[in-house]
Amino acid sequence: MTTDRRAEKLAHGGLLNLFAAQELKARQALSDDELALGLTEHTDGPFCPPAPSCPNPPSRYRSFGGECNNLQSSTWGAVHTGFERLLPPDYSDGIWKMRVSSSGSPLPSARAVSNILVLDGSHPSATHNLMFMQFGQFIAHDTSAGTVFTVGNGSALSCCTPHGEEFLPPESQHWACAPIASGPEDNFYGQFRLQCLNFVRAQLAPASDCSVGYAKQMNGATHFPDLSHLYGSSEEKVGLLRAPGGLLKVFQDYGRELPPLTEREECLTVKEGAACFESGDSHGNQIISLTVLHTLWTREHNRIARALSRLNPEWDEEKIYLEARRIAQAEFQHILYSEWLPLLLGSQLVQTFGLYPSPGYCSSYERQVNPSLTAEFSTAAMRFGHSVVDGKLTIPNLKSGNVYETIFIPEVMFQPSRLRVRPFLDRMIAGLSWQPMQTVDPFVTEGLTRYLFHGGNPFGIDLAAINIQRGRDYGVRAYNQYRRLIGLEPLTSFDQFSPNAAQRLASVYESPEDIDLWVGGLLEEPMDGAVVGITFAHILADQFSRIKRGDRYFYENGPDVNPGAFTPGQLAEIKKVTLSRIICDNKDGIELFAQPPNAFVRADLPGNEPVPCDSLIIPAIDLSRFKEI
Ligand code: HEM
Ligand SMILES: [Ca+2]
Repeated sequence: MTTDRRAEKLAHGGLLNLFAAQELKARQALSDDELALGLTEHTDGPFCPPAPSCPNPPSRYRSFGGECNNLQSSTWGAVHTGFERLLPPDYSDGIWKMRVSSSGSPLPSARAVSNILVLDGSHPSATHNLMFMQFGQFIAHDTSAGTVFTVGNGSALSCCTPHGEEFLPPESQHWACAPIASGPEDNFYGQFRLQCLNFVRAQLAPASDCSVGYAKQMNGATHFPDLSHLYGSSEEKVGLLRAPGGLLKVFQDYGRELPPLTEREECLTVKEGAACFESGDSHGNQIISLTVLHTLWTREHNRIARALSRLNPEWDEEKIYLEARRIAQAEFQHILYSEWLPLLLGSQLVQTFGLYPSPGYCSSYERQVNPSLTAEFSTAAMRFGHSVVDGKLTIPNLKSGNVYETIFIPEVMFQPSRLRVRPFLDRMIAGLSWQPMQTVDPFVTEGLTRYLFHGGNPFGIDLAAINIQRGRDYGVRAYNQYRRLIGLEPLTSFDQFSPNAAQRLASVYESPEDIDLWVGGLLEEPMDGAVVGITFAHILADQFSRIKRGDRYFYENGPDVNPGAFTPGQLAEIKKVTLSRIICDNKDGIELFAQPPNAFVRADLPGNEPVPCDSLIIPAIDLSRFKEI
């Protein structure tokens, strides 16, 4: 949900332009081809988003909202702009109506697909740990945040009767409703007589050139990996999270620094002593292991800021804040490209797509590359992550070596209060490095598919069904179309999948041409050395390539393109940083003193055993390089 007034205005504009497209199509002034290919003469939509005013000369720092990155197209990658796409959308009316099957009949309900194809089951990864999963969600929240329509006062829309027994009658349903049907035979929801799962469509963004065309969904995050979910992407949010001295606000919990407490009623626990934290994106409490990363990065900003103010006593707090932010953003990008992506995609693809860091400055910037996220990345490929979540978090007691507690994940969604328990953060970090993540396959924990955000209720929502419906909401094409796009043969028979999957697929879909992208992607075998199958791998590699090539402020870019370029010496320091270093420098150090060299690989794997935090195997960044001379 958006609460931002500027976003509301833009979303309203996006809708006006959509109505205009519908009207033009009805008058046959816009053909289906023009719509699909975006080749319209109608650049005169009723709403034109105001162009940002960019500073001249360009700022040394990224803007908070991501605008003014590209000098020619100043809104590329900015918050509240639309998702782009790899292929033209599949809307049944060419404009916004949701996809139908290849024969023209309705697609199977997203819940029916989830119920039959997405099962619970434990398949631990032999190599990757849960920190890899958790960092993935952290990247996702930095770059992607769909926002759904709300009613005027910002409250959520309901598309079902109060207990979900049935759909609201069409005349009382909001036009942004697309509730998901669940049949009486449903394995889980059937027993609760739940036949309607609420689903609200995503808000739209107006095109920056004011053109009228098919619906483009709005991204509520800056598309760049720039820690916008930590710092905020508007002046107001940034201001709310800042503290004097160039620091980020913290909640001092008896000497331990946690993210600041929020006034928003976001968390489920209201007991005395309960905590609920603020973050740049207001989603930091979604699961406690995510809040752990917000905590570490908040502390990292403050650690850098304090060092900078010691080194450069003449700097004012504005300068300290912006420089600390610039360094933390660079560290984050470096970890993403040097450590996380090779483990996601395998070295071959990372090489092919030019994603590895260079020895010095890189020369990958291309001003004609639009960095914006694609609908396919956000609704399907990057949601591979939902398959790697484990339903349980194992928290060790590092003193005794025993398991301290095992938590069913819905118990720590929007309930981050355990972070106030003194040794919890240290224990959780260790747990995330020891516990394997799950493999990418059609198995998703029921903590996400049955009990998501259940609060005190006997059932929650189904994230798998939501992913499928969200793909249709965004007009993402069927799986086969993306196979064609990357040069593979389309699948012509369900039998080309494993026998078990084939039978399940055939029981829900009419044709292999109808399979939803998220489902098809999860059914693929992982590529060699990668976590995901070939189709997701290409969608992901394409995206991470474009948010590198299309980012003028990319940390490795030299002064020829980047107004905020680091010196070669500073860049070399940044490239020493690993996630293990960030953990070592920002843990509580109450029970945790050692860290595996690779924070994303299981700590029980030979060669990745934890080493003391002061070991040279986990190099430290020398911030004295950032003393102004
Ligand atoms: C840890 C537990 C997680 C929970 C409870 C969770 C929950 C959710 C929810 C509720 C949504 C919004 C669904 C919608 O309305 O469309 C979502 C979206 C998403 N999730 Fe997760 N997720 C988790 C982990 C992950 C991981 C590990 C990744 C990636 C590695 C990931 C990637 C994404 C992406 C890319 C989106 C789309 C974001 C957007 O544009 O709105 N999630 N998740
Ligand atoms: Ca961002």
